[in-house]
Amino acid sequence: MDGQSHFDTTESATDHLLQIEDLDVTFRTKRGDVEAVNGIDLHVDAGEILCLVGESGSGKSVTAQSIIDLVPQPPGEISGRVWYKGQDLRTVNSAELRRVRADEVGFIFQDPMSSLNPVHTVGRQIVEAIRAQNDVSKSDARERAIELMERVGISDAGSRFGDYPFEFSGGMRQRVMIAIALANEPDLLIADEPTTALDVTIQAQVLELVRELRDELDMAVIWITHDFGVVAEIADHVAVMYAGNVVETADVYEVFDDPKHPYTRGLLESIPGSAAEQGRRLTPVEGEPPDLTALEPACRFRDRCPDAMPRCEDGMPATFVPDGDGDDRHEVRCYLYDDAPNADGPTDDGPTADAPIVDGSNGDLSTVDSGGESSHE
Ligand SMILES: Nc1ncnc2c1ncn2[C@@H]1O[C@H](COP(=O)(O)OP(=O)(O)OP(=O)(O)O)[C@@H](O)[C@H]1O
Ligand code: NI
Repeated sequence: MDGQSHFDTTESATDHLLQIEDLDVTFRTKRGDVEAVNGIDLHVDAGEILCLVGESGSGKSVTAQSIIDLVPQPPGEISGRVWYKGQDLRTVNSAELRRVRADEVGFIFQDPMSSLNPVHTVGRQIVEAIRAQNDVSKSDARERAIELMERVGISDAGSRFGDYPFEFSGGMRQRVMIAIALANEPDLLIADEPTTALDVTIQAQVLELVRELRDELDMAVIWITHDFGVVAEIADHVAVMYAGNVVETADVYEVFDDPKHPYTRGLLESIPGSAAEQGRRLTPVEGEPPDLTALEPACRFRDRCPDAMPRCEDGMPATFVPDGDGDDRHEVRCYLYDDAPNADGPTDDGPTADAPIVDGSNGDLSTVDSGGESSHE
């Protein structure tokens, strides 16, 4: 901790590598205004892996895209602050934003086939990523590209350098994407469900690789996933998203051992055994997320919540710190954790140690897991 309260909303830079403050994203569409992201506060430090987890449509990708201004505007409209190394990326000039994107941040997207150029060799694409930022000769860049390919586990890199993307398996293409994302030695890696399409063995290797690189380069990672098995493998901290809000953030151990938000509990506890043990995907919680074009001023989860109270109609809850679990980053947007009159901080007695959990065992996984497809193209 840096001693600065998470509730401190003063408009100033912070010590965190990245700090998102009060991010809102609305899409003006023909069917209405889609309030995709609302009031999000998140941060990540160097050397730390933060997982964003949540159902399809909960706003994970839009949040990640907002960091480096990749949300299309229009139809998107964005407000909030994105502090990165002390400057607000939402207000820096476009040259500086380009520099940060090229120099400092790496991206891995979900579908390596659509992200790689099919008519260029893999080696050339890695070389281009290296040369975009570094003033190096072609032959030096080639050497570094081959090193990078080896580093991400592509064996026989020298001879594969001249191969085209279609000549690589899905897992190997994903490694190529990682190599490209790492070509600029990023301080922050943003990965949007990059392993969804991979088989479990390859996925485990990729996750292991990212952890190793995090250790080696001390890079921060924001890793988006539907899959609590992936969270268990890779995360240090977790932010659970629901209908455009972060409803719970905590240390990964707290999320699995002592989830507080009824939604998180439902996701984790409605399956037998822990999701971590089983490497399972999110379990459905009964019901549907709200229509983001017709949100009411109430807690967005209340219709599905086993613990809903009259107060939940009052508005989206503020962020509360649940009592006594030793994790000073544990925060929950749920009135259950507000038992002080104007609590905006720790409460005295955590109310719901044995609150009923969501029974979602007969729900439909497809409402939770888009199975590798994405709501964004
Ligand atoms: N360009 C866009 N125009 C209009 N609506 C959009 C656009 N991009 C995203 N949305 C909407 O914003 C909401 C959040 O989408 P987002 O892609 O962030 O969800 P997600 O959590 O990443 O879901 P998934 O797990 O399916 O990838 C959704 O309702 C989505 O339809
Ligand atoms: Ni997404």
